[in-house]
Amino acid sequence: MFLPAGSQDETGVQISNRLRASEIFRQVTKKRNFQQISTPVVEYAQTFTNEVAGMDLHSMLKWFNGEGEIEVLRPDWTAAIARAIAGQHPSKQKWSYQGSVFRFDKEDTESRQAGIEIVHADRFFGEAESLLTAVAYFKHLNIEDYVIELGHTGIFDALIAPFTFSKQEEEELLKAMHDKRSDLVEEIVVKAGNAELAKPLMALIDAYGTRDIIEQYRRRWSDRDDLTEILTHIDKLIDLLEASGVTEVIVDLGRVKNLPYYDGIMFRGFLTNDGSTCFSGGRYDRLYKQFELTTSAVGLAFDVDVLATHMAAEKEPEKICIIASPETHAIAEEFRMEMEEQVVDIQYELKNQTSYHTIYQVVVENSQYKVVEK
Ligand SMILES: N[C@@H](Cc1c[nH]c[nH+]1)C(=O)O
Repeated sequence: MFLPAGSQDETGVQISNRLRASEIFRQVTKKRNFQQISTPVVEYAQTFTNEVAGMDLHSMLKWFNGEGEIEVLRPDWTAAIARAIAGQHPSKQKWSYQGSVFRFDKEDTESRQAGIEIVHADRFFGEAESLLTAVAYFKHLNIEDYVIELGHTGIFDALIAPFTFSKQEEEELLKAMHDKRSDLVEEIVVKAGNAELAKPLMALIDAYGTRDIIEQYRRRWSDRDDLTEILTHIDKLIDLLEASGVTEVIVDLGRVKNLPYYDGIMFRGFLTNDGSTCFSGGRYDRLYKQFELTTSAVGLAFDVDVLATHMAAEKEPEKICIIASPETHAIAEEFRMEMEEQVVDIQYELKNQTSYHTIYQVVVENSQYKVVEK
């Protein structure tokens, strides 16, 4: 039997690492006073595709229900949580969650996320707490080789604001910026009759690196208060991260949103050894407008599958086997219960001696059962 493309079984170290990553996430977020939330895996498509959330129905796993409504497997936690907590008292600000999201536009259809959302809180506070929670989580996972990247939706938006693009052109432009395709960016803006935008946008594609890039662009944009304000904002977050011991922070001024609801700062975490993205997030105040709420909302989600592949495997515990029989199984079980640290297997017949460190057997001595080393 085969599996559909994008689905896969999981075994061994990958599962135990993933479960460990989940448990550590639970502990780290509990300690930081996040409240856990879970939403159903089946939702109306509308929660994700409405005008504000803006996600693409094509990439979702979907079907019609009996009433002719489209239902989907949760493609995103952030929009689902916004739906779930929109009616909650504003004093409830910090939420954490864990579970799968399903999308066709990724290599794996199912990916397991562990994330946080901070709503109704001071804006800088929400961003700072999101990032510092990520830092604390890395620390508890013993992952040291990571880079945090900061970007902002406002830069691209401000640069293209004076120009006219059709919805489709804008989408193409976003994609070309996202893929850092200078050639396409030039082609799209020229074709749309906005050739003067080509140079600044193409420069923006290369505007990434260490925080020096901020100083460079502060000079370049000295006459633009809106853009300078964004640079100062990013600078403040880098100060916070550096003061908290994070040395690898990069800025990508040309980054565009990877989810339609982002509106403000965007974060990403990369693992240095292979460059894989292990968390992603940002500000999305807009998402609450659909519930007539003007508020602050920011968060991020880790890809637990990616973390699990990069975590060091747990130390193998001592493995023991007790040879028993139907008559002595209960005696073996009693012995097993006393072994707290070890992995204890019981077998009636020893099949693979080499997979155990020590082998015990149940014997009769003076008409009493006893467990002795074999
Ligand atoms: N839902 C986003 C992550 C996120 C959480 N909060 C804000 N953004 C994602 O799947 O990439």
